[in-house]
Amino acid sequence: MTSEEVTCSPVRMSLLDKQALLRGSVREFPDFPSPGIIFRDITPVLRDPAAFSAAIDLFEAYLREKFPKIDLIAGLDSRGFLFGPSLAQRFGIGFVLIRKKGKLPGPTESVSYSLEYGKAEIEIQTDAVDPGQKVVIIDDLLATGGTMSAACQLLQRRQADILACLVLIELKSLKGAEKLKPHPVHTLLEYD
Ligand SMILES: O=P(O)(O)OC[C@H]1O[C@H](OP(=O)(O)OP(=O)(O)O)[C@H](O)[C@@H]1O
Ligand SMILES: Nc1ncnc2[nH]cnc12
Repeated sequence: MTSEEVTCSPVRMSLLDKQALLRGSVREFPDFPSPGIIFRDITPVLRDPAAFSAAIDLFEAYLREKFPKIDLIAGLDSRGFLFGPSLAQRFGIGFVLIRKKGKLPGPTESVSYSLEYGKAEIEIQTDAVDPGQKVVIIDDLLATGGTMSAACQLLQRRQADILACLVLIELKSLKGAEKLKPHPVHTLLEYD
């Protein structure tokens, strides 16, 4: 097997084939949820087990190559929850939730932020992450970077060591990755 291949998927496909499969599974909806926004819909990825496995395989391949040790995967509400637990299982590690405000019980810490189409506030339970833990953050999509940047702030307040920010989709023209520096962003599919 070459380094271009990974073993986890039932079918042996190159990483490029997996990326192509994934790209073919993302739909676009112009003017949703408001005029001028092209909504990138990942629901077909979830409907197709091969596409879903391809996404998890691609994230896993990146993390295995870059990081010898990861303690936790943190997922962003709500679509980060769809991919994070499967990825965490591949590494035998835990998954923690970063949720929209008002959804988590017990002591929490929160940060507000701006979205491509609105404003929001996210929070984490204060005991979700221990100081020094090596955390990877995951979401479906990076647009302005407001959500991911707020998640980084939350995790930094809990003194986590943020290894990387993972997204299926990056909307390059919105320059979200610049907002996240110096944290590395790993993206499976880029769009303008
Ligand atoms: O980079 P940003 O400009 O912050 O935008 C990206 C965020 O926006 C979307 O979530 P949304 O807030 O729409 O919530 P949802 O996942 O609950 O639909 C998306 O899933 C990301 O979390
Ligand atoms: N264009 C977009 N498509 C899907 N989810 C998004 N979240 C923020 N912008 C988005």
